[in-house]
Amino acid sequence: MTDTARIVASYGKAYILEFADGTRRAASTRGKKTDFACGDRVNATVLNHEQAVIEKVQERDTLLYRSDQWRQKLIAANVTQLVIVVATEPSFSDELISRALIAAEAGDIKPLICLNKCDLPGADKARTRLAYYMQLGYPVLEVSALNDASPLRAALEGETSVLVGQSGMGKSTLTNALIPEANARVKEISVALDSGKHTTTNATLYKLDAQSELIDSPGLQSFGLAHVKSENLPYLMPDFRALIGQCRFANCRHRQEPDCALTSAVKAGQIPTERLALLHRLQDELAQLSTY
Ligand SMILES: Nc1nc2c(ncn2[C@@H]2O[C@H](COP(=O)(O)OP(=O)(O)OP(=O)(O)O)[C@@H](O)[C@H]2O)c(=O)[nH]1
Ligand SMILES: [Zn+2]
Repeated sequence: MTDTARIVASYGKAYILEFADGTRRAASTRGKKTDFACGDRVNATVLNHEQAVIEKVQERDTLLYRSDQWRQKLIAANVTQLVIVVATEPSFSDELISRALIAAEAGDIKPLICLNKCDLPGADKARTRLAYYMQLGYPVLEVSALNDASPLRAALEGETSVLVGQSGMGKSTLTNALIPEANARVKEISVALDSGKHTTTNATLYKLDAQSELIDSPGLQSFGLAHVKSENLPYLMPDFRALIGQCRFANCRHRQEPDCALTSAVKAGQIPTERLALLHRLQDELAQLSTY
C-alpha cells in the first residue's frame, strides 16, 4: 500500500517528502528514475520513520522546467505563479524577463514581475524599462526587500510561487524576508538526507500559510526554452498573438516574407523592433537545437 505525499525538497536524486499527517521522510526512487520535481504529489511506500520510496508521480497541474540541447531539468511542479525578480540595480536583462515570460506562458503559469530595490534612485529608470511588459498586460509589483517585502507577500497569497532572477537582484534577501526560517531549513534538510556531503538543492518548498507556498530554487538564473516549439513562439508573446493568422503565408516565419503581419506591425511602430529580434533569435536557437 502506498501513501500520498508531497515532494518538499529535491536534491537531484534525493527527495524529502511530507505526508498528510505532517511527517517528513527522506525518499529515494526506484531504479534510476529522477524525473520528479519539488511540488510534485506522489505515491510513496513508507519504509520507516525516516525513509520512504517514491513509486509514482500523480498528475501535475503545471510543470516548470528548463532545457538545453543536452538535457531537461525539472524545476518545480504544480506551481501557479512565476515571480520574475528584477532590481533598480545592477541592470537587469530584458532577455531573461522575456524568456521567463515565454516559459510561464508555455507552462500555463501566471507571471508576476517584481521590481526590487525601489528604495534606490534608479527606480524611475527601471519603471520605464518595464513599461512595455505592463502594456502587454503583465503585472509589475514594486518592493524594497530590505525595508518591506509585504507587497510581495500579499501577491503570493493563495498561490504556489517560484522566484526567478539574475544574481544580485535580491532574490535571497526577498526569500529570507518572506521565510525567516529558510536558512535553518536548508541545514536541517542536509542533515536528514545524510552524511555531511555537500548537497546542492534543486528546490525547497516552504508553506507561507495554509493556502500559500513558495518554492525556492537557487539555480534559476537562465531559461533554456528547448522544450518550446518554434512555431508556437508567437502565441507565447502577447504582442504577436493577436496577429497570428494574418500573414499572407500560413507557414510565414516572419522574416522577409511579403505581407507578414508581424513585420508590418513592427514597421508601423506598433511593436518594438527588439521583440521581433527576440522572436528571430529564439527561432534560430530552436532550429539550431533540432539539428543535433
Ligand atoms: N538597497 C537595497 N538593496 C537590496 C535590496 N534587496 C537586496 N539588496 C542588496 O542587493 C544585494 C544582492 O542581494 P541578494 O539577495 O544576495 O541577491 P540574489 O538575487 O539572491 O543574488 P545571488 O545570491 O547572487 O543569486 C545585497 O547586497 C542586498 O543587501 C533592496 O530592497 N534595497
Ligand atoms: Zn509573418
